[in-house]
Amino acid sequence: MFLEFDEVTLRFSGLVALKGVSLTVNEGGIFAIIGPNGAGKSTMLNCLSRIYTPQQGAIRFLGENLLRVAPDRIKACGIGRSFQNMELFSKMTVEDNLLVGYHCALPSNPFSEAVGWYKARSREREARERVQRVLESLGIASYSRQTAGNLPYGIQKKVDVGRALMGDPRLLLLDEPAAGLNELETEELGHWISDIKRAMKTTVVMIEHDMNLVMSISDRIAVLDFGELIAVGTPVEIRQDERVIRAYLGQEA
Ligand SMILES: Nc1ncnc2c1ncn2[C@@H]1O[C@H](COP(=O)(O)OP(=O)(O)OP(=O)(O)O)[C@@H](O)[C@H]1O
Repeated sequence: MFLEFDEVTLRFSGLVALKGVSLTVNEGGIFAIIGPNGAGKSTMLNCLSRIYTPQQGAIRFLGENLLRVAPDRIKACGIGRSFQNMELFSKMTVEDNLLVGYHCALPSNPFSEAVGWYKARSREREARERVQRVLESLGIASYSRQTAGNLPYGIQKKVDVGRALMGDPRLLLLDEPAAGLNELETEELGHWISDIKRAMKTTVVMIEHDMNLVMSISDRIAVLDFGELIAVGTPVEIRQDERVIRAYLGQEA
């Protein structure tokens, strides 16, 4: 099994943010998590990236219980994450922002650190080549030497995703990637998320409020309502699900 939530419950004092959520995600697709405000979507993503620890249940990624993995080992496990409020190093170049992502993903090993100059140089070259590949795959290679903080918002979002891709993740978590983008930028975003899936063979789990985007690119969708998983299915199944229409999509109809 690629990724599995098994009866995950998380409480914040009296509030149950996730109520025994169980679901599976297959490798190779785009899996969206949707639901009204406060439904528990970010909490799910934060459990996956080990920012929060549920009180009950297990989250298995490639057979390993992630809840036993230290938060700083998540990247090394093959999970990359973008953030809704991007935390780019605004005064650094795009290239250097991605290099930071790469070095964070490398397993630290005191022996290899000590091998010295030659290894360090070849690692550096390897890292810069990877930066170029990732930037090209996102269509932003021409911004490589520019200062991140000066770039348009849509490009900064791509830089943030590029950073998450530097560790060559098998699972990429996207937190509201379309937030703050206009209609055209959102459409373009849909194309490149699909490209990432194809070209980099990365499975994508994303939280998103933009229903057009969710319905057009997702292979499967999970719907949360008040911390409860109320439906999982293909976009066609989700559109027709009575509980979903009542809880969420109905609000927009
Ligand atoms: N750190 C926290 N401490 C206390 N309560 C929290 C915390 N984080 C989230 N919550 C609460 O847990 C519930 C689920 O929140 P969560 O952010 O996961 O929802 P969401 O579906 O991502 O909402 P949105 O779409 O508005 O981002 C909400 O009632 C929220 O107020």
